[in-house]
Amino acid sequence: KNVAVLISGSGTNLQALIDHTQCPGNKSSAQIVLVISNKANVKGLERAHKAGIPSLVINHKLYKSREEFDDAVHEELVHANVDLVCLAGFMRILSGSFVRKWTGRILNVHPSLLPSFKGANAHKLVLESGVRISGCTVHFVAEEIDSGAILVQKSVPVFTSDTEASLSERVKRLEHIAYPSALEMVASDKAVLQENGKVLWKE
Ligand SMILES: Nc1nc2ccc(CNc3ccc(C(=O)NCCCC(=O)O)cc3)cc2c(=O)[nH]1
Ligand SMILES: N[C@@H]1O[C@H](COP(=O)(O)O)[C@@H](O)[C@H]1O
Repeated sequence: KNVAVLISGSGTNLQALIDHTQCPGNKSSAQIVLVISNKANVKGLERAHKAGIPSLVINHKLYKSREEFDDAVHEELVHANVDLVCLAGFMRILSGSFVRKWTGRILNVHPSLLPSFKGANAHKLVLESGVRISGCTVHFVAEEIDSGAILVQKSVPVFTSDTEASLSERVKRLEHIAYPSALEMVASDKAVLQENGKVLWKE
């Protein structure tokens, strides 16, 4: 399956997906054919370049509306014959019309154990809540933010000394294991999103 990874920043999850899909020993069902960033000069673009993967910057500020930005992204995905989209630190909300076109073919990694702590500041919410366990979730993207069907979750302890930085570092290490694993499940059709919004687990 041809995969596009959408980023907005450092791209450590992109790097994990690159390492997994480009490792000959893994015989991955997925091949990253395109990286799209909505921000220029981010580390993720260097990672793509070093891996020999074509990349694009589509600056959302150049578009009159969210839908027009999303249309530009969609056109590039179609042009590159993309089958699956992975959001990896992509910080733009996608319009309903875009998500509907990619339902069942678009994944995201969120740095909490969904459905708890949705939104853009999960680690902050986790620390404020006083929970003792956190983690990450890889899920299908649905129109409702951070609410799509769950594919993989991994947990970590939350220490009383934790800051957002220390917690995000601990969680990210597991994101880098969870995301390649989830991508493989979907790319090899072991996990399929059903019409009812639930995952059908084959094998
Ligand atoms: N429709 C849909 N689209 C998404 C886009 C990105 C992410 C990644 N996680 C994200 C979750 C939240 C945000 C957020 O609130 N950003 C601040 C507002 C930025 C903006 O105005 O765009 C961004 C990404 C998940 C989703 C999703 O679950 N559903
Ligand atoms: N979606 C969240 O944004 C961060 C992206 O980090 P990176 O992959 O750009 O390093 C990760 O923590 C991920 O959970």
